[in-house]
Amino acid sequence: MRIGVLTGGGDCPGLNAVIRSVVRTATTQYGSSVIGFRDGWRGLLENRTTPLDVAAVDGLLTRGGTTLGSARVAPEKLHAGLDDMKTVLARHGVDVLIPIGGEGTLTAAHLLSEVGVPVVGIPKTIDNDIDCTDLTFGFDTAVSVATEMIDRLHTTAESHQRVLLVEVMGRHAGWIALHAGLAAGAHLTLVPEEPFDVAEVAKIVGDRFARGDSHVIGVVAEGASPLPGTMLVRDGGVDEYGHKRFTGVAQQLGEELERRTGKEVRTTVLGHVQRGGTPTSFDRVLATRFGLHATVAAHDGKVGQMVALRGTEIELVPLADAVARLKTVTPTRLAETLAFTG
Ligand SMILES: Nc1ncnc2c1ncn2[C@@H]1O[C@H](COP(=O)(O)OP(=O)(O)OP(=O)(O)O)[C@@H](O)[C@H]1O
Ligand SMILES: O=P(O)(O)OC[C@H]1O[C@](O)(CO)[C@@H](O)[C@@H]1O
Ligand SMILES: [Mg+2]
Repeated sequence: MRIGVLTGGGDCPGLNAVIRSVVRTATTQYGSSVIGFRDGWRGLLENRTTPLDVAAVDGLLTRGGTTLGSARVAPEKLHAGLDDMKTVLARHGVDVLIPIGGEGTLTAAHLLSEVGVPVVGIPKTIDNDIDCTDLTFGFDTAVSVATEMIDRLHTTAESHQRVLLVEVMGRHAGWIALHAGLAAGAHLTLVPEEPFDVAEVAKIVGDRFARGDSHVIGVVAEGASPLPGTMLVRDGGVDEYGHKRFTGVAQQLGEELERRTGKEVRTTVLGHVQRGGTPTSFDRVLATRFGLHATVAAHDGKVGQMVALRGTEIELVPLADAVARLKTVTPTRLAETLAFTG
């Protein structure tokens, strides 16, 4: 059998570990071959490939990013290029394609599957917002990085009796904010799923100082937004791929809090440090197991599926189900922060 692999969307710690796992499983367990398409769907559209054998994936278990490269392609181009992609796959004799990516990449994978391409998807994203899987790899690494950074902010905030707002990634889902906030003892956690009331946030800050606490740490997901009519956040429009351009909600909230509370506020935007570098051991294991099980599924003819973590087992779920909705933070999970808020 011949397997094609590509990585789409934003990079994520563990992508290389998946590539290694697919190649090693395919070659050593089945005697199959693997070909990589460069820069996500673009490589498949433009027929840019790289051979992948065991030597090529040596050392990839621990390396961050993706050696295949990743790129975003406007969805219209992808829709228009479905036949071209099928031609490229046929030219290389690819029997099953394994795309590794977030909800966009997996939506495109589902499209290909619908037009008859055998596909097994692998979910990746530091945001952990893919449905039907308990976790995605990359999330644990991002939370670990964010937690370490927030730990460090506690001491400097205490020294200056300041409010320190930390903006973490999380476009549609606040999983990183929720977990890093709990892990690092944040006093306030704001997520995209529940718009915040700026007056309430100012009260939490004021009350903490009023009762003699030395500082406030607030974790703000980049996709968090104020309740309509309570505070203005600059509109950045959308980029060429239809993604909303963020304008720094934490910085703007910080300015508003200074005005309302008279306290000094500093903002730290963690940004891409959450996505770079080596994966944690948890993510290396999850990525390796995803790659292994996707390759086994490909050889078993179980296509149109996505590998998923359910409890401690890796299972297969229909791609159609996985991309039907995003997995966002539930009110119940958010309510768990209440005992630690303020
Ligand atoms: N609705 C769609 N229809 C067809 N193709 C799509 C669709 N959405 C996304 N894609 C394709 O998948 C690519 C990757 O999607 P996207 O940029 O959203 O990354 P992702 O895989 O969701 O990862 P991330 O977590 O970084 O967003 C897009 O650039 C586009 O080519
Ligand atoms: O690297 P880019 O293209 O700016 O994308 C950033 C987005 O990708 C993610 O890191 C993963 O989906 C989001 O948290 C973030 O909004
Ligand atoms: Mg996406």
